Amino acid sequence: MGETHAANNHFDLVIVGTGSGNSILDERFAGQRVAIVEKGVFGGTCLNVGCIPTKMFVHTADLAATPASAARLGVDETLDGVRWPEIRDRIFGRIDPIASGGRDYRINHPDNAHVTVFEGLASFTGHKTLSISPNDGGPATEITADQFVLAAGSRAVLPDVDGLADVDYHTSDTIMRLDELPNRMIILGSGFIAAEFAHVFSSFGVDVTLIARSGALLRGEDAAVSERFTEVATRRWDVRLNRNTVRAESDSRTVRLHLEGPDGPETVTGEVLLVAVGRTPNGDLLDVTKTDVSVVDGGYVGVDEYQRTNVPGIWALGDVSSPYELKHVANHEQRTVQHNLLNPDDLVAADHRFVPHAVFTAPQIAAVGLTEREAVRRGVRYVTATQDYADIAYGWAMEDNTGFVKLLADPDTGLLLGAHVIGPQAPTVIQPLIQAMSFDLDAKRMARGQYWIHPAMPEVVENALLKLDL
Ligand SMILES: Cc1cc2nc3c(=O)[nH]c(=O)nc-3n(C[C@H](O)[C@H](O)[C@H](O)COP(=O)(O)OP(=O)(O)OC[C@H]3O[C@@H](n4cnc5c(N)ncnc54)[C@H](O)[C@@H]3O)c2cc1C
Ligand SMILES: NC(=O)c1ccc[n+]([C@@H]2O[C@H](COP(=O)([O-])OP(=O)(O)OC[C@H]3O[C@@H](n4cnc5c(N)ncnc54)[C@H](O)[C@@H]3O)[C@@H](O)[C@H]2O)c1
Repeated sequence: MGETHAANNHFDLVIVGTGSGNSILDERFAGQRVAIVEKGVFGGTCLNVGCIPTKMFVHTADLAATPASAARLGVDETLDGVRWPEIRDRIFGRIDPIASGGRDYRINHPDNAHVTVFEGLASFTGHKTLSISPNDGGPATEITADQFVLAAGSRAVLPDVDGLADVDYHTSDTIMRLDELPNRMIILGSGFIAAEFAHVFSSFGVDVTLIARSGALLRGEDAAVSERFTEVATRRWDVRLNRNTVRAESDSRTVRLHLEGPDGPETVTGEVLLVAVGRTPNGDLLDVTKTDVSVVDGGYVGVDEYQRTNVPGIWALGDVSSPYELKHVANHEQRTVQHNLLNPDDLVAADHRFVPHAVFTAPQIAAVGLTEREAVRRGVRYVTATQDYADIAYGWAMEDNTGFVKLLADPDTGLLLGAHVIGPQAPTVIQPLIQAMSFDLDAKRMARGQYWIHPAMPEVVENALLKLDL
């Protein structure tokens, strides 16, 4: 039976963080004395406040947004209403029991007789020595171990804006649990989280004002995608580009942000403010330098290709050490660490060659590999081709007029260097391109070495491949 207090404070293995870290343990670790430490809700970011609830809201938002686009196709629909409390409670009614079930399994199930769960904030106090301050406020416990896995994730950052700390702001951790939908929402930021929540809340009828520091949204994407998304977003939301946020203030009903922009000072108001300006790794909360673990640029715990830190026996994975900050990367690194813990004489390296990502906004966006900007910066030889959804049969069916697939390929080998998709089902449409890159399938063979179902959406990929001058 899992215990909440250890009799002996030395462990074979200590895992900090129950996001991807929790998935390391399986029956192969039964012979080891293991501790797992969690300061928050069991299951981590993706399950509780990240990928999973956001995409459940996004799917619901896609349905709510249908009437707005159906009229173009001759179908007149109206949105009768959005039952926010019901949507919120349906989503968290599925998620919260998974988190509590996971906790209960680790603490109480006989499978975990060798596992001690510590619920508290872990921080290193010395070499391979971890102090845990319990969430219930009791005295700290000090533990040591032969091996540690740092899987402590990341947290939302707050920008340095005068007055912001005194304003009732939300981050992605709290915005999905609002009591009621506001009439107006300000979103500060222009990355993944801003783009996804702007789609969710505007589809539910909230007037969204989006504030970006630079001249484009989703600036990390290929410039063609970022520009197209910015155009579409500007038609849908009140998008303020090139704005510096100088001060925040609020009264009991509204939040005001004072901005400086190309036309001078201006003020935006809303009942709710969502701050989404990036995340920072949690290595500082863990005080990793006290155990001699090195931290690299951006505050990430430094790891090698085997997910080893510079200290023998201390491993790291996921957002605490990975600038990708993506769940599929955290999962892959978790599998790598799991293998390496179990097979110290046969280590495997993590594969970060072709890490894809998707932004579940509207239109959807997905990408893998080099942007054109990166190809130029690196001096890589490339050819590029773009295929609009509008010019394939399924694009006609949808009357899509904003989506496209853009590819970059190596003119010498024909191998793909990058793929960028904006448009319906982009995260699904891109998958064969990720597969081709991962398995060294060149663009010509990919295009003509298989059937493409007609007239399905992936024909947009087939046509983009055929357009490459190879
Ligand atoms: C709103 C949002 C949407 C997202 N959507 C997607 C998506 O669609 N697709 C995608 O791929 N990625 C998405 N992500 C990113 C994804 O959630 C993260 O990359 C992933 O969850 C990281 O997993 P992890 O195991 O590294 O960390 P986490 O899951 O964050 O786990 C770390 C755990 O460690 C605990 N912890 C931290 N410090 C300590 C300490 N000192 N002591 C004890 N415990 C500690 C934390 O409480 C936490 O539970 C999203 C993120 C957010 C915020
Ligand atoms: N679909 C997904 O996979 C998904 C969804 C959500 C989040 N995530 C992960 O979570 C991470 C964090 O998301 P995010 O949207 O917070 O970060 P982000 O890095 O995607 O975007 C942050 C944005 O905030 C802007 N910014 C920074 N400081 C600012 C300031 N002072 N004022 C105004 N704007 C400022 C940046 O220019 C940038 O555009 C992402 O990088 C991503 O890895 C992934």
